Amino acid sequence: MSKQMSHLDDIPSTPGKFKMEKSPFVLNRLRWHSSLAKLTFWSFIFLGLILIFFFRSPSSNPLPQDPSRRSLRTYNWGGSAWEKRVRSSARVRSRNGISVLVTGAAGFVGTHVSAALKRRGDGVLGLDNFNDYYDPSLKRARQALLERSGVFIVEGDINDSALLRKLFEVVAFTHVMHLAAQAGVRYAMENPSSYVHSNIAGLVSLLEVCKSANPQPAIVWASSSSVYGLNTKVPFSERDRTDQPASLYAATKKAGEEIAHTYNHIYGLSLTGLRFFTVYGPWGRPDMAYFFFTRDILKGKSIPIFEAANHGTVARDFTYIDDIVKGCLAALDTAEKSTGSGGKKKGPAQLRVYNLGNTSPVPVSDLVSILERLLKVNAKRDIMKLPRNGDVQFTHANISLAQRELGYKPTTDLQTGLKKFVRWYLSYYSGGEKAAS
Ligand SMILES: O=C(O)[C@H]1O[C@H](OP(=O)(O)OP(=O)(O)OC[C@H]2O[C@@H](n3ccc(=O)[nH]c3=O)[C@H](O)[C@@H]2O)[C@H](O)[C@@H](O)[C@@H]1O
Repeated sequence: MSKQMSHLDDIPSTPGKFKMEKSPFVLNRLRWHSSLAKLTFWSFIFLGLILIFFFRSPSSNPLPQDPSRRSLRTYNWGGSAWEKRVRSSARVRSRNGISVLVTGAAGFVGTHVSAALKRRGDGVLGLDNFNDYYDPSLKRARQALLERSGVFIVEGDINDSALLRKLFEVVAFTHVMHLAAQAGVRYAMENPSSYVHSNIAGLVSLLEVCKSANPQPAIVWASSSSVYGLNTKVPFSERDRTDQPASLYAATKKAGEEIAHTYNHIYGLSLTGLRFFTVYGPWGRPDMAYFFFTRDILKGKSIPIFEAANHGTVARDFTYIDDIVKGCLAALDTAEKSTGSGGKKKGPAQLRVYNLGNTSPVPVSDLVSILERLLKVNAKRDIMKLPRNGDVQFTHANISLAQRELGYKPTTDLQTGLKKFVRWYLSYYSGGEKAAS
């Protein structure tokens, strides 16, 4: 027993006991160990604090907090099979056909324009980042639709210059139909940086690659009726002032028009901006009022209908998708060649802006009445004051310039267009479950 105890005594149980019994050398070594432990402990605490600070800082870790970055995820592109698909999709199959890169091809307008170009034998290659601004399954369904008609959509972001350069290396596009953008007026207050990312940085990234391409393509791109902002002179003409945007969305589209001017001026890029007026129709955008009104009326949910001060009417020049597609194709067909191929501007290039509207504004409350009749369901109307979030009270396009120069002539009224939309909506969401998303 005592032997055991002495043996146990050799093994320090507490530092106090150890101090009493061991030599000064051992004592010092132990002190040193103890301070090392303290030092290690405090270093860890310090490092931990630095890491916490680092990860909480918005500028150093934008990924989790900044939804505009969701499109910066990496995409797989490249390889010979991929290049073959790119080439085959962009191959022109009709005499005098054009070869078009359509950005935002899985979007609402992008899908319709791509399909129409393909139908007439043009070469079409799509590009889309499939972000989740709205239900990506709708974008995938549009992609499947285009795939069936032979249009390949490359998955990637317009901010990816290496990808854009690669596409121009593989195909000598004659035209670019640039429809990729962060759309929506009200969402700009929630996620301002996604507008800057797509509508400004993305546009510049695309124009930089186009300017260096040889031959340079002609570019047609989507501006917006929202650039008229607080302008009160109606109908809106291209000559009217556009320096009072009411939303950041509008400001980025207006900035796009000025950027287009610069690239036209310096590099001889042929550029045409189309100011779309509230485009609607089958395969539309679920964030737009006519779309989610339909969904919520069917669900029996109340819908917020905006009105201006003193019960003033809020109205839009709703424009049917097929009319917009005709305008886009006419803009492509009348676009002149860029003049800066080979890196040197050889003369002035075409710079155009057109309104593509319907020329007959309809109050939002009438839109709801039409939907009620088509859906055979009464809406629960929740009339509320137009919020101060970027919406303007009305839009109304003067389209005489587009009529004269593009032969643009809209033919679908809201009643007819919504009928087609509702038919599509009911068949697309016939399972019911998709409508909830
Ligand atoms: O013309 C354009 O340039 C723009 O058209 C639409 O913008 P907006 O006209 O605001 O379209 P919706 O969001 O569908 O709104 C249509 C109308 O419904 C009204 N509204 C919207 C939402 C709501 O909850 N209640 C409501 O009454 C709006 O004030 C507006 O008058 C698109 O969303 C933009 O991307 C596009 O650029």
